Amino acid sequence: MFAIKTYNVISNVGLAVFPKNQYTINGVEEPDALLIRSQNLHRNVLPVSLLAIGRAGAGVNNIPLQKASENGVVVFNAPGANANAVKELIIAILILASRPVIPAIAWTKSLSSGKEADVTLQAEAGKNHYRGTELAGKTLGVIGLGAVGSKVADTARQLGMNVIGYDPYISVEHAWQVTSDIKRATTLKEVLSESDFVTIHIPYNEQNKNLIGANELLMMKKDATLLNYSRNGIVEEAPVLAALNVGHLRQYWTDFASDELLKHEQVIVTPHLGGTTQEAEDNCAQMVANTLRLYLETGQIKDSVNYPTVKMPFSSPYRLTFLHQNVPNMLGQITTVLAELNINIANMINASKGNFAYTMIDVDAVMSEELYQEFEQKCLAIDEIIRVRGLANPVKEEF
Ligand SMILES: NC(=O)C1=CN([C@@H]2O[C@H](COP(=O)(O)OP(=O)(O)OC[C@H]3O[C@@H](n4cnc5c(N)ncnc54)[C@H](O)[C@@H]3O)[C@@H](O)[C@H]2O)C=CC1
Ligand SMILES: O=C(O)C(=O)COP(=O)(O)O
Repeated sequence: MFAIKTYNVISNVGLAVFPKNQYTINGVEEPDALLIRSQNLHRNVLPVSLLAIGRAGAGVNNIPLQKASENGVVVFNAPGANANAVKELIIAILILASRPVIPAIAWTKSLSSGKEADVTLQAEAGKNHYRGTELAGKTLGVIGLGAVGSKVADTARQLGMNVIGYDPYISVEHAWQVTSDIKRATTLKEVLSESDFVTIHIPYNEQNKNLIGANELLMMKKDATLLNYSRNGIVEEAPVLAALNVGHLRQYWTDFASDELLKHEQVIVTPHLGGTTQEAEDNCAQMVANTLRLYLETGQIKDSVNYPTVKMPFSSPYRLTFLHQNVPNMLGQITTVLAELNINIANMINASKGNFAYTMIDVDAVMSEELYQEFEQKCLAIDEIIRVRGLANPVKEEF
C-alpha cells in the first residue's frame, strides 16, 4: 500500500486515479507522497517516509526544491494542465481592462424605475460614460512564452492584436507552439517599451524576483496596463503604486492580493483564480496523480522539476532505483555492490539534472527482503547515494 496526503482542494477526478486497494488517501501521518496545489511547504519538515511531491499545477515556488532533492524527494508538477484556464482569464481581463463592463453593470443595476423613470431610457442616456476601446490593433507584450504565454499570444493574435513575445529561455517544444506571426523581442526593454498591455507568464525564482521594478516600469509606454498572473514577487509593488499615482501606468491587474494593492483604485486584484476552473483542476490533479503512480509503482520519472526524466520498460521481475548526487563513478560503485552480492543486471539507465541524478537497474530475480536490506545498507554507506528503492514488477505499467 502507498499512502498519499493531500493539501488544498484536489479534484476527485485526480484522486480517483489511485486504486483503493493500493493507496490510502489522508490515512497516515507519514505519507509516501504529497499531492498539493499552492500549499506552502517551505516551513514543513519533509517526513523521512516521503518519496514524492505532486504539484497539481504549474508553479513550484511553494516547494523547497533543494531540500526535497537532498532528501531524495522527487517533485512533479503538471506542465500545461491549467494553461488554457489562465489564458481564458487573461483574455477576459484584457477585455475588461479596455471596456468598463464591470462598473457599467453596477451602474445599470443601480437604475430604478420610479413613477416616471424608464430604465431603458436611463441606460441609453448614460451608456456614453462607459465607452471603451478595442483590443484589435493594440499591442500586447507577453513575457514568458511557455504553456500559458504561448496560448495567450496565439489568442491575442486571433483577436487582431499585435503581439510581441519575450522569452530568452524558450523550450523547443514551446517555440513550436507559438504562432510565427508574433514579433520576438530580444530584450525586456523592447517588449516593455512597445506594448499597450504587458502580461507576465514566468515562474517565480531567484532570477525572476523583482523582474519588474521602477526602471522597467519607466520603460513602459505611458498609460499602459500591466497584468501579473504569475506570482507576486515578480513585480515590485511600491514602484507599481508610484507609477499609477503619477499617471504613468493606467492599471495593474494581478492574481495576488496584498493590503497595499487592495487599497489602490487602479489595482484590480483577483483571488489567485488563474487555474481555478473545473477543467484545469481535473487536468492538473489527474496528470500529477498519474506521474505519482508511475514513480511510486515503477520508479519512472516524468515531469519532475528536480530529477531527470527516466523511462525504461519494466521487463524484469525486480527493479532497483537510486537517487544520487551527479558525480563521477556512481554507476561503478553501485554495480560493484551488485557484483559483491552476485546480482545480475538485466537492464539499466542513468540520467542527471543539475546536481542530482537517477539510476534504475532491473535485475534478473526478485530480491528477498533480507538480501534487499543488505544491498540497501551497502549502497547507503556510499556518501553520494541519497535514496534506494527496490520494486517488484507491478502487473500494470502503462499510465
Ligand atoms: N495565476 C494562476 O493561477 C497561475 C499562475 N501560473 C504561474 O505562471 C507561471 C508560468 O506558467 P506556465 O506557462 O505553465 O509555465 P512554463 O514553464 O510552461 O513557462 C514559463 C516560461 O517562462 C520563461 N521564462 C522564465 N524566466 C523568464 C524571464 N525572465 N523572461 C522571459 N521568459 C522567462 C521560460 O523559458 C518558459 O518558457 C507559473 O510558473 C506560475 O507561477 C501558472 C498557472 C496558474
Ligand atoms: O498552477 C499554478 O502555478 C497556479 O498558480 C495555480 O495555483 P492553484 O492550484 O490554483 O493554487
